[in-house]
Amino acid sequence: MANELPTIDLSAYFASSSSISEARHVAQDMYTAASTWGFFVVTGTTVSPETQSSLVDSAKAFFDLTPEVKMALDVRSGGVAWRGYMPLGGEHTHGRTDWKEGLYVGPEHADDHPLAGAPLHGRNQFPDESLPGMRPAVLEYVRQVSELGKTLTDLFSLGLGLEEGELRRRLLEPEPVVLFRCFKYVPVKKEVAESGEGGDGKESFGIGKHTDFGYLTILKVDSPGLQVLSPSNAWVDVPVIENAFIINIGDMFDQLTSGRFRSRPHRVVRPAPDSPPRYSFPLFFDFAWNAEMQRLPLEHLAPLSEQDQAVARDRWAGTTFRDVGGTWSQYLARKVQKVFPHLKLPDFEPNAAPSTRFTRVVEAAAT
Ligand SMILES: O=C(O)CCC(=O)C(=O)O
Ligand SMILES: [Fe+2]
Repeated sequence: MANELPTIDLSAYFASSSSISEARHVAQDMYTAASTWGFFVVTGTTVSPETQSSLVDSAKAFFDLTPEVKMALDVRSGGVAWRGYMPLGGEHTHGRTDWKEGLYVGPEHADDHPLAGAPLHGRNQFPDESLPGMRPAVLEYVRQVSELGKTLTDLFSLGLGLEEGELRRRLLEPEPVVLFRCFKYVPVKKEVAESGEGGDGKESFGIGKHTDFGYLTILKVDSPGLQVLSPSNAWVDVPVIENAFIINIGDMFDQLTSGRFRSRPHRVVRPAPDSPPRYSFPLFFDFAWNAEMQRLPLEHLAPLSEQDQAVARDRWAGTTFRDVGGTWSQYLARKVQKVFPHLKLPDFEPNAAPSTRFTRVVEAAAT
C-alpha cells in the first residue's frame, strides 16, 4: 500500500448527485480508506471557500485579542455548554501539556431547545464587541461542515451496504452532537526544541498521540503538523490541500462497524522555532445525544479475517470503552466527568475512565 493518505474528490459526486454510479464509486473509496487508514482527505466539497477563509480570518483575529478579552470568555464561565476560550495548558494528552490555545464552539441552542441545559448544549461565547463578524462566520462554517458530515454519513451507509439513509436515521436523528474547536499552536522555543519540554529530553507536542472518541472528525488545517499512523505503523505527514478536509473515524464508529472501520492514532507536531503559529479547526461530528449505541447489522458483508479481528480487539483494548450499549450521551457524560465534577452521571457505566485531556474544571450546578 502506498504510504500516502487516500484523497477522495467529491466534486463529480456533488455535480451529479442523482447519479448512483458516482455515489457508489465514492462510497467504495471511502470504505477502503476507512477500513485501512481510518483517515482520508476530501476535496471538492460544498463548503464554500469564502466561508472557510472567513473562519480562518476570524480565528486569527480572535487569538490576537488581548489575554483579558479572551479570558472574559473562559470556557469555565460557559457552564455545562462547555463553550468558550480554552487557554494554553487547559488540555493534556497522557499527562503532558498540549501546546495550543483554543475556542470551543457548538451550534447555537436557544433556551427552549429540547436539550438546553444538557452538557455540551447551549449558547456560545464570542467576542461580539471586539469582533462582531466572528459569530456569524463561525456558525455558518459549522452549519456547512455539519451538512458535509450528513452527506458523508449517507455515503458510509451506501459503502457498508445498508439501506439508503440508514446510518443517518440510526445515529444522527434528530440532530448530531457537534463540537467544534479553533486551535492555535504556538511554535516551540529554541531552548525547548533542544532539551524537550521541562528539560527531560522528551519531545513536546501540539497534541500528543491519541485517537478520537466518537463518530467522525472533519478537520481543516492551515499548515503541516498533523501526523497519522499509517496502516504499516509509520508516522506519515498529512498534506495541506487548500479547501480540503481531513476526515477520520472515531473510537465508537470503529466499535459500531465491529472493527471494519479503524480509529487510528494521530498527533500534532509543534511549529518549529521562529515559524508562524499553526491554526487548525477540528469539528467533532458526533452521534445524536440519545442515539442507541448498537453494533451495525453488517452480516451481509464478508466477515473480518481472524487477523483483522485480533487487530480490532487490540485497538479496542486501548480505549476506555467497556461495552457497546446505552445511549451516546452516557459515553459523553462519563468522558467529560472530570470537567464537570458536579454533573449527575447516568446509572450505566459505559467507559472505564473519564478523559484526562481536559484539565479546566467547570464548576457548574448539576442539571
Ligand atoms: O490540529 C490538528 O491537526 C488535529 C487535532 C486533533 O487531532 C484533535 O483535536 O483531536
Ligand atoms: Fe484528534
